[in-house]
Parts: sequence; C-alpha cells; structure tokens
Amino acid sequence: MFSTPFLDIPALASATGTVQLPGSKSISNRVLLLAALAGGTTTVHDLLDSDDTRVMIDALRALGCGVERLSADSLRIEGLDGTLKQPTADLFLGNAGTAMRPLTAALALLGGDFELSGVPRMHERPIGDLVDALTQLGCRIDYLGNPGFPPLRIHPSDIATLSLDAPIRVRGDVSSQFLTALLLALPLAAGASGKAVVIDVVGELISKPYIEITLNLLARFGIAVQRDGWERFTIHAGCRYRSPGEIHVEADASSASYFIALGALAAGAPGQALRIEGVGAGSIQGDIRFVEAARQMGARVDSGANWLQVSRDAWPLRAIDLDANHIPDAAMTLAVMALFADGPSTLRNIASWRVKETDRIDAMAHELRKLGATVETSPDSICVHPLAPAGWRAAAIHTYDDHRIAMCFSLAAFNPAGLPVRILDPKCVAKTFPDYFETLFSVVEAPHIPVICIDGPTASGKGTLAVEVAHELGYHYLDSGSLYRVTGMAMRRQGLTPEPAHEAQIAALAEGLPLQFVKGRVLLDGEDVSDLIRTEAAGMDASRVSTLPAVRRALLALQKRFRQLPGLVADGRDMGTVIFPDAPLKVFLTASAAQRAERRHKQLISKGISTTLDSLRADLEARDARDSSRSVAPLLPAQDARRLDNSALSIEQSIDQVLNWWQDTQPFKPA
Ligand SMILES: Nc1ncnc2c1ncn2[C@@H]1O[C@H](COP(=O)(O)OP(=O)(O)O)[C@@H](O)[C@H]1O
Ligand SMILES: Nc1ccn([C@@H]2O[C@H](COP(=O)(O)OP(=O)(O)O)[C@@H](O)[C@H]2O)c(=O)n1
Repeated sequence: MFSTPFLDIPALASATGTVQLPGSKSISNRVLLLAALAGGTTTVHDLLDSDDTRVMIDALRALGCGVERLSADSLRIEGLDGTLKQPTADLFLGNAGTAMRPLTAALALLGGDFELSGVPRMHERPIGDLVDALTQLGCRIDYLGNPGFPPLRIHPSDIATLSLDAPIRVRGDVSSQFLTALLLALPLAAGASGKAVVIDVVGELISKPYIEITLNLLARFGIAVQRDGWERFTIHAGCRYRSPGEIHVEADASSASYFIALGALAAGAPGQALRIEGVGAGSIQGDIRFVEAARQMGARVDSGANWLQVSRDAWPLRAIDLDANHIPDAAMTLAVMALFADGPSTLRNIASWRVKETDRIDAMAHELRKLGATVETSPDSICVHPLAPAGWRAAAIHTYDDHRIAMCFSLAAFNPAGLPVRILDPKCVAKTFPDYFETLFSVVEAPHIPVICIDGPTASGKGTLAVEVAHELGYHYLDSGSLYRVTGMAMRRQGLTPEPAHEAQIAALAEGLPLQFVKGRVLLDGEDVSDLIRTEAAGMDASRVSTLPAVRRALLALQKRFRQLPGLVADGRDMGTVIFPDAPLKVFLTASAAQRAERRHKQLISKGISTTLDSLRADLEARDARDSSRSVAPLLPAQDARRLDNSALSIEQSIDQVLNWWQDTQPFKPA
C-alpha cells in the first residue's frame, strides 16, 4: 500500500496481463456477521482484508465471537448462535457502512448495552430510517450526537416482547443498507418468537442488487425470505441461521470496474486483453452489471463464470446516458471513462452518491473539472463532457478519504496529452483494496517512467538521500553500488581478484547474480549479505571491479530493470550519465573530503566496525581518484545535473531541496 502524502501516476499507455482481485467488501462483511449470528463454525475463504472488514472483525471479537485467522484471506468463526458472550461493548466502526448498519440492527435485537461510533464522516451518514424501523419494534436506541446519525447507544431489549404483528416499515430510498440490516438481523426475532416477520419498504427501493446479495447470502445460511416485488419481504416463523461450514467470497465486482475500464481505455496490441480473475458472469454482485455499461461505451468484454477479459473496441468510447441506480459504486468509474467518450455522458438516479463516503456527486464534479472537463450536476445526476487532447490538465486529485475516488481517477492517467495524475492520500484505498495501485502497476505500461538520479562521490550521503526521497514519493530505489559490491563479493568467493585478467569471468558472474532486494536487505542466492558488503574492503573491491568495462556492461540491463512504476530513485556514479540519461532530475551530490571521511567514520563506528579517520580519508580519496579517472563511465556530473554540496546541510535539508527540485519538474500546482 502507498502511505505517501501523494502518488504521481505517470501517463499510461497500455495494459495486458492478469489481475486477481480482492474479495468483495459487501459479501465479506455480510458473511462475517451471518457467521457470527449462526451456530457452529464457519470457515470463510478469500475474505477481503481491508479497513472495513477489519472493523467488522474487531467488533465481532469484542462481542465475544471466536475469530481465528487461518491465513491473510481466510478465517474461522465460532458463531454466537443467538447468545452474546459480551453484552456490553463500545464499538468503533470507522467509515464502514456495511458494519455500522447491520450491527445496529443485530445488536438492538440481541439485547445488551452498546455504543457504536465511527470516524467524523460516519457521523454525517444517515441512519435514522433504520433506527426508526427498529424503534417501531420496541428496540431502544439513542442518538449520542445529531439525531438521525451515529454515534448511537443501544439499550437492552427483550426479544420476546417485540411487536412483530404489524409489518415493519423501512424507507428504501436513502440507502438499501437499512433494509439489508433488517433482513440480516430479523431472523433472530422470527426464530425466537416463532412468528413470521414482515418488512414493508416505503418509497422506491434503491440499489436493489445489494438486496439480492443479502437474500442470496441469507439463503446460504439457511434463511429463506419471501420477496413480493421490491415492496414486501417476509422472514419465515421459527427460522434459524445455519452455518454452511465453508464459504468462499467472490472477488469484488466494484473493484473489477477499474480494470474493466482499464481494458477499455488501454491501447493494447491486437488480440491482447486484460484478464480479471475471481469474478465473472456468475457473480451475485450487482456491480457485475457494470460490464453492460462498459460494453455500451465500447469495451469488448468476454466472460466466464468467474473471469472477465477486456480490451478496447470502440475508440473514442461512446457517450452514455444511463440510469445508474443499480450500480451506484461502479458508476463512478463511468464518470471518468466519460472523459474519453465521443459526447457528453449522463449518469442519472444516483442521489445515493451524496450520502456515501463523501458527497460523491460534488466531489467527482470538482475533481473532473480540475482535469479540464465541463461537468454539470443536479441533486441526483452528473453529466460529464469529454476532453479533447489539448483540453487535459495535470491535476492533484483530492480523494476525500474515499477509496473509489482514488481508484477511478487513476484511469485519467490514460489521457492522450501524456500528463501524469497526482492522487492525494492514496492510502484511502485501504477501505476495500489496499493493493490497488500495486495491482494497477502490475498490468500497465507507461512510455516514460520517471527516474531521479543521485550521483556523487563516496559518503556524500547519496544512499541516505535517495532512500528518503524514494520513500516520500513511493518510488522504487536502486542502490547501484550494492550491485558492484555484491559482484566483488561473488568474485572473492570464486577465488578471483579484481584484475583485468579476470574481467570476463567476473562479468559472467555479474550477469547471472542470483540477487534479490527484499525489504531493504540484499540477498545473494538467498543469503542476506547486506552487512557483509558494507565493509570498506568490500567497497574497495567494488570500486576495482567497477573499472572493468565488461562488468559495467553486464550490470546495465539489470539496473535498467529497476525502472518500474510509479518511478525510481537511483543512486550511484553514472546513473545520470549512462544508465538513465533521460531522467528528468539528476542530482550530483558532493561534500568536502573531510566531511565525508567524518561521516563515514561515524557510520562505521556506529555499526561496530573499527577504523580510523586517516585511513578512511586516504581510502576515500583513492576511490574518488579511481572513480573519476576510469575510462568507462567515470564519476562526472551529467551536463544537466543539479549540483548539491551538502557539506553544510542537514539530511532533512538535502531531502527538502531534492523534493523541491522534483516538484519544479512536475506540472502540478502545489496542493
Ligand atoms: N547531509 C548530511 N549531513 C550529515 N550527514 C549526512 C548527510 N547525508 C548523509 N549523511 C551521513 O553520512 C553517512 C554516509 O551516507 P551514505 O548515504 O551512506 O553515503 P553514500 O551513499 O554517498 O556513500 C551516513 O551515516 C549518513 O547518515
Ligand atoms: N553506479 C555506480 C555505483 C557504484 N560504483 C562503484 O561501486 C563502489 C561502491 O559503491 P557504493 O555506492 O556502495 O559506494 P559508496 O558511495 O557507498 O562508497 C563505488 O566506490 C564505485 O566505485 C560505480 O562504479 N558505479
């Protein structure tokens, strides 16, 4: 996951390969609650691991439910079977509507004393219609803040005294989650009372496909619900949740929408499609119908029961005018696709966008306008005009702590103007798809992946600076010196010396180095050699092997392979002159020899390596001389390099300077 303040996505061109999507949020949280309400043990496979599922799991644990993690995406749940082990708890539910609403209903019926709260935005998301429905039954719920909104206090009630004779009325036109919450929880009442429970929906029910997911999963847990149109739902008398034992969660169809759009936008080679695994034509999720909308706009989509394959067909995309009530979440993706269409596209009947993680109609309009688009909105619709190539602007997209805004705006990186897109607070995707950007980067290609080169003499602070700059930007890091150091070590282990006579053998070793970089450690054939290669002797060997032209050639391709999305910071001697001559920012870092010797001295002493200042200074000057005078790739500033003498600068000042220079090369205005 990218936890950086922003993530710059360079202009993207094509997409191919396969993505495996994480589990559906809607299914995961429903299954978790049903497994907790049921008797017996349920093993849940392919569960989504995200913020919203984590708050649900934490809440269930707080209620005394046994939850055992079997792997990153599977859990074993020991159901409560109608009896709370912890009848009092304060539950923090983040911004997860799929936890807040159903838990409110379930806890109101289970009897106990609970406080339910969330992040500030959760306290602005309505819940009054659900509380009203539960109050009709005889449940006791207080608002602790604004009436109609969380936080809530739930008081104990006796399920035997609930008034179940008249139908329970609930509004369906604000959020379908109110009805889902009642459907998931009221089997408790129907079971305990031996009476059928009838729910009547008041107003036009929105987001019906989410109700279908609820009914489908209830059936998997042994609860049959009779549905009369979309107005009346009857839960049978005496019903009981029964664990299915094992249950698999489908991949998230809403998350699939970004990759379906990607396939439609990316100019892949003929016959090359993007494959999406884990969700397909057999999905029970309503958002799978995004496929129809994408086809309407010109995507070519083939499908099997649990896979999709997508490629670009019509180009530009065809404008669309769609009642998107059935796919409210995935429809946000259409609003970004609309930028690439042949006319204005309108999405209608999406008033629910206004009460989601943020007011999504206003937020989408505001951010689309930043890209240069003309956008019109109404209380329940949005109309997006396409952008001509010259109309695109580079924008820093504000994401409103809304995962879907972050994900759908990443698609703007396919703009024909070749502009990057800046996504602010990219970690908001953790709500449903923590590895979204990594997954995106694994299937797209960018014509120009940015590189920041930091070259300079030994101990000038290149590594320190490069690691921090990479960290701030979420970029990869190449410590090119370590490649020479490892080559030197491999050479010694083969009984060779850094002489021209052994050049071909050392180059052959360098070519096939079984090298891995894992979490900042350097592994040679699986052995962690990070510390071994840091000694001054290893540095001296590195300096010597690096003068051999065949060794330098052998390491060329390996170094270039580090240039991966979203970008790279490379530190060394010839990053800017030889390896990445087209890098948009090259820094030549220097400090006085005395300063550098002192820094290295301190560094080695702190690692417990004993040495003297004089010998270090002599070593360092010898290395400087060899690096600068060798015939191949000598240590020289690139012509377009910016020089930074950090003798009098702190590490932080150097980092700020380089980040400011980087910002100057970018088309974004500071956020
Ligand atoms: N601007 C700076 N001011 C003071 N010390 C620094 C500065 N930059 C780096 N250092 C310190 O100097 C030492 C050598 O830095 P390093 O990044 O290993 O250099 P290089 O990669 O150029 O050989 C480290 O201990 C580091 O903390
Ligand atoms: N791009 C590079 C990086 C390192 N090197 C050589 O490899 C040696 C070790 O690199 P390093 O970056 O780990 O060295 P320090 O700067 O940390 O001393 C240097 O002394 C250089 O001679 C090189 O020739 N070209």
